[in-house]
Amino acid sequence: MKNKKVVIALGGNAIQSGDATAAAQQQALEKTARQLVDFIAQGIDIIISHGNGPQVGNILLQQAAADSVKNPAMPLDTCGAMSQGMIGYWMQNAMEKALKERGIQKDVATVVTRVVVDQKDQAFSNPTKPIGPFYSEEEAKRIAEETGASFKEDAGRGWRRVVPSPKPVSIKEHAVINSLVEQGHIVISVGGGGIPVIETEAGVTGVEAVIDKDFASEKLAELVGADALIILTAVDNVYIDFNKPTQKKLEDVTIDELNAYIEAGHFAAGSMLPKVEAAIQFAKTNPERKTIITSLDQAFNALNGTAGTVVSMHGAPVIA
Ligand SMILES: Nc1ncnc2c1ncn2[C@@H]1O[C@H](COP(=O)(O)OP(=O)(O)O)[C@@H](O)[C@H]1O
Ligand SMILES: NC(=O)OP(=O)(O)O
Repeated sequence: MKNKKVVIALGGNAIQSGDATAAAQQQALEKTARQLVDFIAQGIDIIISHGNGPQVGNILLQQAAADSVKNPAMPLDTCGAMSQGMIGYWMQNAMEKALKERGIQKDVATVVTRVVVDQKDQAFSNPTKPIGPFYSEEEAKRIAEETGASFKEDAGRGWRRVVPSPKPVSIKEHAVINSLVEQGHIVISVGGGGIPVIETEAGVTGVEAVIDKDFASEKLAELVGADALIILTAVDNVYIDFNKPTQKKLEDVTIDELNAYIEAGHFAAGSMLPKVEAAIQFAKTNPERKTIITSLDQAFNALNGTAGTVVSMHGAPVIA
């Protein structure tokens, strides 16, 4: 029987929890990799995707700090490519180590992934995607005045630079990614939502934006015909009345139920809302498919149906 195929989207806490040094991020990824190996040990083929908000923002700042004629600053799309290479490299090392610890032989590779966006996407005139470090309101307003960059308050955590975040239209490398995974390799791709590009008669051109990694991971899951999309974040479940005394976790939820909760305003824009929207989009494509939203710790239990929030068309199908 053919192996099940899942796309696993890693949230910010899988890579960085406060400390932005290379050593700390690599350590976080080693822990993440050990948990992902559980899927492989069960005979599941995985494609790993990840966010890049903190990292791409920091790379952009490093560019600005080094700006000179001899060492010119690179644009945001190129910074996105750098973040894919950096995190992919760390993840390859981490996965190889974790596989070795379990006595599993598999090759791991990162695919630099370009994601086509629509030049006319409204997002280009309304920057919403937070990147880089947090600032006080005062600092943010001062930097905005000095540089012309946009800043917004990010979910009660402080102020961050925001950039346009267009929706993914297609993924240029999806066939290559699928071919690698079908041959049994572990693939890391659409890192940071993919490098945003537009296609014209003249060829491919990068654009100044950062795509949401949950939407890009969903698009990839559709294009490679994945059985499940697993979105890993800092919480075990999606909740209604989140952080209120009446908070209730969602377990097995249908698309219609989740749409009603969206209408009722249960999910924060910029954090949980894109995840539930991506979850619905994937589950909508086929009644056999499901999206799981949960934490790294519960990821494997969620696939086996004992944890997490499982979104499906009519009720959770069995995958593992
Ligand atoms: N209704 C909700 N249910 C669960 N978590 C929610 C909800 N609304 C907002 N959140 C917050 O959204 C966070 C996930 O978004 P975010 O941190 O942006 O994702 P990522 O893990 O991809 O970096 C959760 O850790 C939680 O704090
Ligand atoms: N590109 C992206 O969605 O990154 P984060 O998940 O880190 O915000």
